[in-house]
Amino acid sequence: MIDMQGVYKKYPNGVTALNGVDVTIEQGEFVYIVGPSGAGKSTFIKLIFREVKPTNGKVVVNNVNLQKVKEKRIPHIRRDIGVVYQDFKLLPKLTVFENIAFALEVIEETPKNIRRRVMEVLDLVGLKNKARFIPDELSGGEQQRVSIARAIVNHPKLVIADEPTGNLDPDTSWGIMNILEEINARGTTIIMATHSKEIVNTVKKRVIAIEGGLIVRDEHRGEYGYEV
Ligand SMILES: Nc1ncnc2c1ncn2[C@@H]1O[C@H](COP(=O)(O)OP(=O)(O)OP(=O)(O)O)[C@@H](O)[C@H]1O
Repeated sequence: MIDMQGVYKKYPNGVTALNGVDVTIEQGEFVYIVGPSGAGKSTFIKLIFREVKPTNGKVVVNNVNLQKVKEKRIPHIRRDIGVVYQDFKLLPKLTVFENIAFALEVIEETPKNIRRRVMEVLDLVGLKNKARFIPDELSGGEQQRVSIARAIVNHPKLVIADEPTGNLDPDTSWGIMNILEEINARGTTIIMATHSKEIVNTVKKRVIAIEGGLIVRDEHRGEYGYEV
């Protein structure tokens, strides 16, 4: 599903964020990306979504070599990847329903199919009764659930989440983890960057630790491994 070999990323300001990363992630895995601030976690995540381009090395996602892909195909490739951000990134003037439907409208689904699928994902995240609300009328945890619903509405094979619980209190975070685990149990690969020691040490998954732009640890059912 994801294959990175010899990946380097140097930003235009001269900072080297990734310094030779080799990693393979299989379809259906749930992987935490951990490491100190500035280690390169977000850069690693952004490479998968082709938000940044590697300076060097091979990045293959969903059998597509992102080095060789034409710019005009990138929106198409991104449709197979759901993205969840720490700050939700919902469109403030649109309702919950419209925020989620948006991703289906661009691929020209029929209104009937859009309605069915949006209500299906809202049901999965427990927010069917909030379809007509706007983001400001929801709690942080509810907004994150909407953003997860939006991420999966298009049946992506992969969901990448950059600190999805970073803005949420612990109780709300467990709810978000339950939903991500449920999505993973249905076969979707999940890659989640996190600073939450509690989550990583409780909900045991593969742990990839990045420090100074290098993978320094890669463990099946690993621990967070840093003091907080
Ligand atoms: N767009 C950019 N331009 C220049 N430097 C950047 C850019 N994005 C990140 N960096 C630098 O690259 C390094 C890695 O950053 P990255 O955001 O990947 O780390 P991180 O592990 O996600 O950190 P955090 O846990 O604080 O979010 C840092 O030194 C950062 O300052």
